[in-house]
Amino acid sequence: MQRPFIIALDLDDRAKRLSLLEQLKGESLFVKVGMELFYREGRQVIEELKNEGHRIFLDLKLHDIPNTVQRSMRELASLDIDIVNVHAAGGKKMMSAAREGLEQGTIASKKRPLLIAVTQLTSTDELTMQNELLIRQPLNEVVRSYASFAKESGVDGVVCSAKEVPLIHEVCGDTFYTVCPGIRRLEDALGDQKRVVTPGQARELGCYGIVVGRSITNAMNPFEVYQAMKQDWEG
Ligand SMILES: O=C(O)c1cc(=O)[nH]c(=O)n1[C@@H]1O[C@H](COP(=O)(O)O)[C@@H](O)[C@H]1O
Repeated sequence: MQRPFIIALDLDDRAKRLSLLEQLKGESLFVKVGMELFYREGRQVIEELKNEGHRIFLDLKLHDIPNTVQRSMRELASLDIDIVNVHAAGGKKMMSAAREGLEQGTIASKKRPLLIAVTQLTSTDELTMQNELLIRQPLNEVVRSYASFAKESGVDGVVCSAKEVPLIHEVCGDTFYTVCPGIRRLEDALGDQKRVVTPGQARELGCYGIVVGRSITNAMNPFEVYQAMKQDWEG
């Protein structure tokens, strides 16, 4: 199984994005289009990236009432994307509605994008969860429960920290997708990320895919860092 190494294209203008992709030219990439890029460049950026042959994770983290999420997913399904996500905190009805909307919007000749649900953001630690989100259960318990609610709702997998992958596999099985941001080399700044591992640790923990942003986008030589992290990921 080719396990994706996903590059988060979190760059603050079009020229920087084009320059990064130019430096990675010739690589068959899996890229993540997040809110920053989608809000700036819209549907057109998806077409551009697809025309260049890249696979796409559209990361808009939908979280709204079930009806709105269903109708929005129906719209997103008309884009040529490979993965899309919601917040598991929206609850089971919302997650089922997301899946329904995706199915309604996917045209018959196309494959439905994978739907994954964010359990707890990798920028959240247990203290923040308890003191600011007022969630009293231990973080691992919350992640485990949200993952199983996601599975019960027809979602294909979760976004989580690699640290939680073994316990998610325990409750949801090994084929439930786990896509993991919060990836750093030992020498990288953590920034706002709290639950962090290296690409090699993510592999050992059994992640399906990893998401890497600033380690590459802020690097002096993004190609070199991409190659090194990918090698660590692939083992
Ligand atoms: O859904 C996501 O992609 C996501 C979920 C999560 O829990 N944590 C998280 O960092 N992300 C995204 O993954 C990327 C991580 O970027 P870096 O921290 O720069 O590597 C960002 O685009 C985040 O929006």
